[in-house]
Amino acid sequence: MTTRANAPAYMPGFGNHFSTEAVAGALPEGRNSPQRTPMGLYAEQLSGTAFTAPRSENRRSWLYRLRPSAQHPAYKPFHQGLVRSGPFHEAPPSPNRMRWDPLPMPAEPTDWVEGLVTYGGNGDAEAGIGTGIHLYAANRSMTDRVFYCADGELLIVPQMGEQAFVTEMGRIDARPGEIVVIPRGVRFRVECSGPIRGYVCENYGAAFRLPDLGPIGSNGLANPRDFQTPVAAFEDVDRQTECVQKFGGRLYSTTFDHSPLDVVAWHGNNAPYKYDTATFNTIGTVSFDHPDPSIFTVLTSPSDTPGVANADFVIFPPRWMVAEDTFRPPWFHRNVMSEFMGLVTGEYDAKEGGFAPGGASLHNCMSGHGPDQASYDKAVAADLKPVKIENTLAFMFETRMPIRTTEWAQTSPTMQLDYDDVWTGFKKGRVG
Ligand SMILES: O=C(O)Cc1cc(O)ccc1O
Ligand SMILES: [Fe+2]
Repeated sequence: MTTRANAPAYMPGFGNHFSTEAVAGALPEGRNSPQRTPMGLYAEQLSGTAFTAPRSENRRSWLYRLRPSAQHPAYKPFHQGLVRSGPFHEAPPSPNRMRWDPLPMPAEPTDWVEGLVTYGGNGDAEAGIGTGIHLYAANRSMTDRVFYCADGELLIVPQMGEQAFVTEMGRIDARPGEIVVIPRGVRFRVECSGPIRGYVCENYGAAFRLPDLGPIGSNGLANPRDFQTPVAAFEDVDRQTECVQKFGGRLYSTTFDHSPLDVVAWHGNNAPYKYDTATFNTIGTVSFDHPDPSIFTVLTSPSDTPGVANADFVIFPPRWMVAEDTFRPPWFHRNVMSEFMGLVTGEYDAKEGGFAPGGASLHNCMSGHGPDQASYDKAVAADLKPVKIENTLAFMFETRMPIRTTEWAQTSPTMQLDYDDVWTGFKKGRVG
């Protein structure tokens, strides 16, 4: 549990079967759905996988709430804004490398839902394959409004400002450097006391989990104990609350006559969590050569092909660089997987300029990319003593299918139309 004053309490561990009650005695003992629940709460199962998924895959929780989730009128279409979904057909797929300046902060009062902008994605939300990639910029709390995503789990990467994710299953406070994962269907409200910004990987596929460690052994990278799931916390509020959902790519809303964040107790392994990237045990070479960035994988959503992820969440955290006789930054490469990158803070070692915190880049399947000219020249000339890369956090959503961008992303004034130029002017190699 965290010890910060006034901070929400968390339970440590990844994928645990947690039990938590905000009021003593609210959780039924010995069964999920007794004839009469304690305190007259309504028992509800929230499935994250098919009932019949193998035990190792199966995710579900039992929620005990003041009112059934079913108690609401029909959903009606909600302002779609700039939220888009797979299949992405809005703009032709582009083989070009792309980079965007930071997402501008809104001039008008804007909450998290209103501030969501889809940059692209792949696959098909209804088929349960692929990803949606969004950024958000907001400046006010969601008030009497909650949101849930029926299309996928949300991996959220705060980039600016402290942000609270007040979920059905408890409250998560997050700041840049931490990430938050909210399972499909879990309702939440985002609160802030100033401007906030961040990135979202909407995972239509299998839920994120820790990667296998192979020869690394039984410890390292993101350790299970550093994941934090909130304890149960509920609102007993009889005020009209709008519930916005994303379903089949479209936004819908309905109005509850109470806050649906009314879960008094819950148990199970389908729950939101946060993770502080500062606790990542970064592993790198202690001899030579720059290893593949898979060593920086925090979480992976597997596909049905072993070793080929539907989506990987990869970070480039502060770390020592000690490789001898090595070009230390990322090498030039053409990757069969597609790479969407963001920057939480600092500078990225493959780019000397142009890739700013809150910005983004996309290097699709097979597109040639790597260090820009300035980073290249610096790395070739460097005196290779041990160097600590500090005060930086870049990350990548890496996915098996090409990422199609939205019309907004392709036409936004934030798009850097001269991005290709970072690779012009390399001198020819000398032969003979
Ligand atoms: O393109 C990038 O900057 C991401 C990346 C980093 C790295 O160290 C190796 C390969 C790779 O795709
Ligand atoms: Fe790359």
